[in-house]
Amino acid sequence: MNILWIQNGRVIDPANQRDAAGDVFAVDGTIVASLSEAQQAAATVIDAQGLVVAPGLVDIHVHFRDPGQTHKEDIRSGTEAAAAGGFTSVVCMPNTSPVCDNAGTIQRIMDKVAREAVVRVYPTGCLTVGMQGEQLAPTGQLKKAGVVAMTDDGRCVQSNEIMRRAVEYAKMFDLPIMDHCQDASLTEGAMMNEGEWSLRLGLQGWPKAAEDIIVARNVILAELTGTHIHMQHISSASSVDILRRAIDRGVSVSGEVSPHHIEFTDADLHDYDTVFKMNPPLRTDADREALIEGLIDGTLCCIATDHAPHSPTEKDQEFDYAPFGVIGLENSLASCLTTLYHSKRLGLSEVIALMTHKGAELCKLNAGTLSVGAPADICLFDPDESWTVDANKFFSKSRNCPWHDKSLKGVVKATYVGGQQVFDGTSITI
Ligand SMILES: NC(=O)N[C@@H](CC(=O)O)C(=O)O
Ligand SMILES: [Zn+2]
Ligand SMILES: [Zn+2]
Repeated sequence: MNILWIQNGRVIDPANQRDAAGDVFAVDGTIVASLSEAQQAAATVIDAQGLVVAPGLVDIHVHFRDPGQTHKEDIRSGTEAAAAGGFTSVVCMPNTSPVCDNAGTIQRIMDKVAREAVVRVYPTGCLTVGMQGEQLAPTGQLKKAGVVAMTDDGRCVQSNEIMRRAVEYAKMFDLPIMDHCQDASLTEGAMMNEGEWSLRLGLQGWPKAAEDIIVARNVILAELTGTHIHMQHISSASSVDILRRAIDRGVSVSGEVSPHHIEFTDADLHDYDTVFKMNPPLRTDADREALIEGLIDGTLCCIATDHAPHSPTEKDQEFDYAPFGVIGLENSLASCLTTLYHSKRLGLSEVIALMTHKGAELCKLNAGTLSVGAPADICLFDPDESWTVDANKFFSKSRNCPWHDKSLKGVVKATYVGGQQVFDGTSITI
């Protein structure tokens, strides 16, 4: 029997409104309310004095590049990065090579996950065949193969008619729909947020309207079809406003925000450093502020990293040629604690909620809480310890991290999946 007894920590389990000193117990991979005397004697005891004991973090938006681009990341390195960041469940985007528009590719991912993953990995299926936005993907087969949601992330379904059908089809299979909101006609050749900085730097601008138009389109389609639509990596103040009004009217929509959009702005591109190049682009300080306000009032329901690894040789090119994307799994907890908690914008429990059960509920994952009977997925961290991010030490295969060299507060001390330690604060332990 595998028995775990985590003592003396500050237990924060937002789904159960729990925030108090206490112990957490697990037997054979499941959280239990208490241990018998015999179990106590046999337990592995962990002293969490001075640490927060939280549910393992949940990230509903990562790219592991497996299959197809495993020089950037693979299931093993991606899940090691997740474990080191305190994450125990991740939802993988379908823009692999081949893309996840067929059951075979999902099966291949699931097989590799069973062999190599150190945390739980949930795949998503494409909304359309080849992510081309033209024909619906075989949703039923994809669901049977194990996808937890449907999205064309990396691309956005441009045809409103196809999107309507995709949403209706996914609803029949009770699968969440997530959309990367980008009107492609407004972003052809676009490199960074359209504004003062794109003008100064001479880089082609990416107007916020490109996102806002699709967010508004999806609000209207959610109403028309009576189906929930989740908007990925929201970056603009006006999109937050559109979502807020829709939610106020009772429309079933939600949005996520990525840690880089609440930390950096387009001004960070001043010396053309491609590590700040991502989709959607970094916006202005007013947008950054609106995203934080959106998290505070609940308009944005969760934080998702959009961990998007790219190799140094690809990123080390002229700005126009470098691919879009940044990694974030190994510093997300610290950067969110620094931007949201240490800045006194949100409480510790609220930040944890945004990084655990909120996303888990959206994708209907059995994760994100320390409820009795839940999987014993646990993250132990020190919220106050400072460290300097060194991307060269990451478990991820990629180095495209905009936080490199930044000083952040919050250190992951241990990660447990199903009651088994997978990270001990320094090394991967399985
Ligand atoms: N976010 C990014 O800049 N890039 C992502 C694609 C995506 O999330 O849209 C990628 O796959 O590299
Ligand atoms: Zn995207
Ligand atoms: Zn993405």
